[in-house]
Amino acid sequence: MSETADLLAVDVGTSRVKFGWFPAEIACLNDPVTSTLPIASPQLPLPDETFACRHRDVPPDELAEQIAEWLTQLEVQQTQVALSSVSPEATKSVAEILAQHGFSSVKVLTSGDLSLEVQVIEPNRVGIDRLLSAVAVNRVRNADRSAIVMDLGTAVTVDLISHHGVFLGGAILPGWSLAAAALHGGTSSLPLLSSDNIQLPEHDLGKCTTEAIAAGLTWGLIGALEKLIEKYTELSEGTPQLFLTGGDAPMVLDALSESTGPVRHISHLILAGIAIVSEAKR
Ligand SMILES: Nc1ncnc2c1ncn2[C@@H]1O[C@H](COP(=O)(O)OP(=O)(O)OP(=O)(O)O)[C@@H](O)[C@H]1O
Ligand SMILES: CC(C)(CO)[C@@H](O)C(=O)NCCC(=O)O
Ligand SMILES: [K+]
Repeated sequence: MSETADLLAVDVGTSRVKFGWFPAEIACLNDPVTSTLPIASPQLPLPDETFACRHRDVPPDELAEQIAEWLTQLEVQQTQVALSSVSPEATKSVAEILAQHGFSSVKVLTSGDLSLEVQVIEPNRVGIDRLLSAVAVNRVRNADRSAIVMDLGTAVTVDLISHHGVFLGGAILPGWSLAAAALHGGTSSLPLLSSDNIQLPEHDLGKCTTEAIAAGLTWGLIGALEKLIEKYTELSEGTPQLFLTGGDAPMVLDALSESTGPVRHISHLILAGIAIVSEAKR
């Protein structure tokens, strides 16, 4: 482990912005306790502190206030900031808020900053969140196994990483809340369901409108994930390791693992990816 500097990682998603605080790690190369242990694969860097808040459809003042409150209690200043974004409008607001708090040099990550081979038609068009998750998964997957990374955010992405660590592409579909909003907005009488407090639908066979929507959305999402896992497993040598992240991950984790086998849930996969990419410079 080499010496690092403090890092504030910022992941600007479609609906929410997530912050991760990674304090410096001090090298302890000659630690008498650990030096006798076999060499373990490097760990995923995980943030000491995190904060997430909605930015989509939130007035700038309100967003600034929420972020300011967290930054203030964090009591750090002028540290290195690395930001990834799939939302250019929100990036501008977040960068302004950071600047007001003394974080004036914000490194906005692009695919060129990542050491990841990307085999798709236009690598520069792939969402940086998908690529950062792949970078993080490359740190923790078995070296001889491929991986499938599922990110359940506003949009859901399911991506295949080869056993050589190459990003091979994947699938994009509407997330649970986006699909719920589409049903409400695109019909005359369907209510808007919120994913708050929903685990699995109470009744698979909906006996009222909300139960029917909950069953359709949740099992529809789990079914889509199962099918994509099946397809991508056919395209892989051996059985891929499964990784799950994103706001809606807890909702599907148990049901998915039951049908597909072990699924590793990692909450802050994109923030971890940002920390890995920043490591060389920390
Ligand atoms: N405060 C919250 N805590 C946990 N989950 C939430 C919260 N707010 C929303 N969610 C759920 O998280 C989902 C969004 O996930 P996530 O935060 O990963 O996505 P996002 O911020 O929109 O970013 P992206 O879609 O770009 O990954 C929503 O569908 C919603 O159900
Ligand atoms: C698919 C989302 C919205 C998921 O956050 C994001 O990764 C994105 O905007 N991607 C750009 C298109 C692509 O990845 O091919
Ligand atoms: K995402």
